[in-house]
Amino acid sequence: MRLWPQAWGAVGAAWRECFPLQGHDVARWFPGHMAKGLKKMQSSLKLVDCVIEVHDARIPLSGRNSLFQELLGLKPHLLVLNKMDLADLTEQQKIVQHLEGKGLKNVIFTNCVKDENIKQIIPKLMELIKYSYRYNRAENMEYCVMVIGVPNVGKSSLINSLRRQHLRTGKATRVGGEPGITRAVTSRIQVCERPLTFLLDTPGVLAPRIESVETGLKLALCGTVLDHLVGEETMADYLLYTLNRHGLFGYVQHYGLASACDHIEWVLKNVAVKLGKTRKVKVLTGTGNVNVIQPDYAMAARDFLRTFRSGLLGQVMLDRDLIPVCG
Ligand SMILES: Nc1nc2c(ncn2[C@@H]2O[C@H](COP(=O)(O)OP(=O)(O)OP(=O)(O)O)[C@@H](O)[C@H]2O)c(=O)[nH]1
Repeated sequence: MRLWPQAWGAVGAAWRECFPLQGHDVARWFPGHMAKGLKKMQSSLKLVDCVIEVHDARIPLSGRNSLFQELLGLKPHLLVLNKMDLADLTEQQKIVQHLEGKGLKNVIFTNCVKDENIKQIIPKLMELIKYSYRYNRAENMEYCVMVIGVPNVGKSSLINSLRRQHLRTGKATRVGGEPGITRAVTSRIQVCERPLTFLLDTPGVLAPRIESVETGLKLALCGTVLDHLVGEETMADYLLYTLNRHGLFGYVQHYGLASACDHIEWVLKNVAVKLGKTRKVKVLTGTGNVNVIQPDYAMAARDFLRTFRSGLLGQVMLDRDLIPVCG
C-alpha cells in the first residue's frame, strides 16, 4: 500500500500553496563526471574568444551553474535562453531587465528545433568579440566560441541549428533527450563561413551544490538530471503542483480526467487507467498472497513528465515566483 502526504486535502480542494521540500537529498543528483568536464573547459578557455552559455528558458532565473562565472569571467558572455517554445514568456521583458540588473546584458531567446532567433547569434558574438581583448589572436580572422551550460539545455542542438542556418548542412554533434549525451569537450566545429566561426561543444555541468531543493526540482523537470535520481513520482507531483498553481489545466483534457486535482495519487491512477498501464502486485491477505491489478504509478508518472516536456501541457514559466513584480 502506498502512502502519500495527506497535507493537500481531498480531490477538488484549493491548490497547494507550497510543496513539501523536506527529506530530499539534492547532493545525490550531482554525478561525478561533471567536475572533470569543468576542468577540461577551463583548460580550453585560452583557445576561445567568447562563451555562449545556454540555459533553459523555462528557468531563466535559477539553476545556472555559478561556477561558470568564476571560471569564465574574463571572456565575453552571451546567455542563450533556449527552448523558448516550451516557456511562457509573457513576462519576458521583466526577465530580461532582471538579468540585466545581475550583469547579464546579452541575452537571446531561441528555439533550436525550429531555428528561431538563431540568426541573431553570430552578429551578437562578433559585436562582443569586437570590444574585447583577444590576446595573441588579435589579428586572427577565425573566431572560436565555447558553448557551456547545465545538461540537456540544447547546447549540441544550438550548434547543429547554427550549422543549418549558416552552412546549410546537417548534424555535427549528437543530440539527445536525456542529460549527459555530450561526455567531453569536442574539437572545433565550424558553424559559419563568413565570419569564419568555430564552436566547442562541452558536457553539461551542474553546480556542485544546487541552491535549494526547489531549484533542484525545476532543473529535474527540465531534464537536466536523470529522472530516477530524483524519483519520477516526486517530479510528477512537483509538476502537478506547478501546473495547478499556474492555472495550466491542459492535463485534464489531455488525459480525459473528470477534473483538475492537486492529489498526485488520484491523477496518476487515472492517467495509468487511461493509458492502460496496470500491473499485477501480490497483496498479503488473511488467506495468503493474492494477485491484485494496480495502476502502474511509475509508468503514469513517466508519461506525465514526457508529455509536459514535449510541450503538450502548455508553456510554463517555472521561475514565475522569482520574477520581480516591478521591473
Ligand atoms: N522543444 C525544444 N526542444 C529542444 C530545443 N533545443 C533542444 N531541444 C531538445 O532538448 C534535448 C537536449 O538537447 P541537446 O542539444 O542534446 O542538449 P545538450 O545541452 O547538448 O545536452 P548534454 O549533452 O546532455 O549536456 C533534445 O531532445 C533536443 O531535441 C528547443 O529549442 N526546443
